[in-house]
Amino acid sequence: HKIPAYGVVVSNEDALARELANIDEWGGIDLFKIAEISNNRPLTCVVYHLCQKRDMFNKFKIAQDKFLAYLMTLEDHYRNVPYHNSVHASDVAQSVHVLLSSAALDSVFTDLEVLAALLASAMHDVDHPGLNNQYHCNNSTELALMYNDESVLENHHLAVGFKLMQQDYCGVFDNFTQKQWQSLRKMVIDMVLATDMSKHMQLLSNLKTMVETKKVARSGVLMLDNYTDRIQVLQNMVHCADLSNPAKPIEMYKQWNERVMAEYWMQGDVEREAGIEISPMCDRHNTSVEKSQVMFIDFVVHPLLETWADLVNPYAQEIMESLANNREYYANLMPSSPSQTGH
Ligand SMILES: COc1ccc(-c2ccn(C[C@@H](O)CN3CCOCC3)n2)cc1OC1CCCC1
Ligand SMILES: [Zn+2]
Repeated sequence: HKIPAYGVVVSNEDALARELANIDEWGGIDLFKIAEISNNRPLTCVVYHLCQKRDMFNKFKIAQDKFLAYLMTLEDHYRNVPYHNSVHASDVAQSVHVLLSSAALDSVFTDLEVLAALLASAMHDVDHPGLNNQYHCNNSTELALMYNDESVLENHHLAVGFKLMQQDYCGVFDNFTQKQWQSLRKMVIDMVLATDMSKHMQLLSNLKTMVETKKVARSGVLMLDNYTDRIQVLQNMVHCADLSNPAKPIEMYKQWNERVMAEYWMQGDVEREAGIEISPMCDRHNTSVEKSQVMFIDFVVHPLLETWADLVNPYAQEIMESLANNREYYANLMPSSPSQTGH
């Protein structure tokens, strides 16, 4: 049976082709529109398209129908929560694709490392329940008990993502050598575990050290000659993509913000109902949305993306400009910000 051009059967293939046209650009595609056109299969169609563009099926002799079956099953296991759903995963995958294409990283990573980064992005939040690690640990939920309070959600996403791959009708990497499979699996595990925010400061500090000591070839590309350095760059790349909403075009950033607040406030509602302490920014009756975003940018996103920009300098200036503009947008909306006319 013939595989559809973009992996998923859509009513309007031309519209999907148009939406995917700028997939190589930062903020170049609208994942919300792609979700609509693809009958809510943005992850399947974006990751399938990226793997086609990067010729992954030929490079690794991957059966396209099996890969599609895996992507569809993976996407089916994302929950219908406001933020941590498959639209976010498709956004992280496309963002990683753009970061990987930075001129400073030209031909730096092997095809297996690139495939691992795309797979890690695709599975990094699968089956996310819309309740964060803090909630699971505070309440000793089934997941927290399973993973002993250590990177609870991140471990769960990996376990689900790989279990689905083992199911016999997927067998997507049957043509991999044992060595290739073990290397791919280790890199995906290392990247997804690094998306845990409790690892953020360590990851950022490693990236800063790498920037200070970076070796650049005459061609201007980074020289990474051991697994520790290579996986550190890949981990930071996925982590940057995961936190990249504030550096995207403002109309998309605003939608991501609405979604993440809806998810945080649903968690706060659960905590309030249960009579337990409401987690930070999860109280819908007591959160300044704009101020929270300005602080998120100033204390988390800007320090990380600025260091990434130093690493691949000068190839991330557009990302930094977008972030600066968006920071001003929310700073000007903050209550009692100087720009507001006094009443
Ligand atoms: C557009 O706004 C946001 C966009 C993203 C985020 C955000 C925070 C942490 N992360 C990363 C985790 O989701 C890492 N996950 C966990 C589960 O396991 C996998 C890896 N993402 C927060 C955002 O806003 C918050 C609400 C006001 C300020 C902060
Ligand atoms: Zn994520």
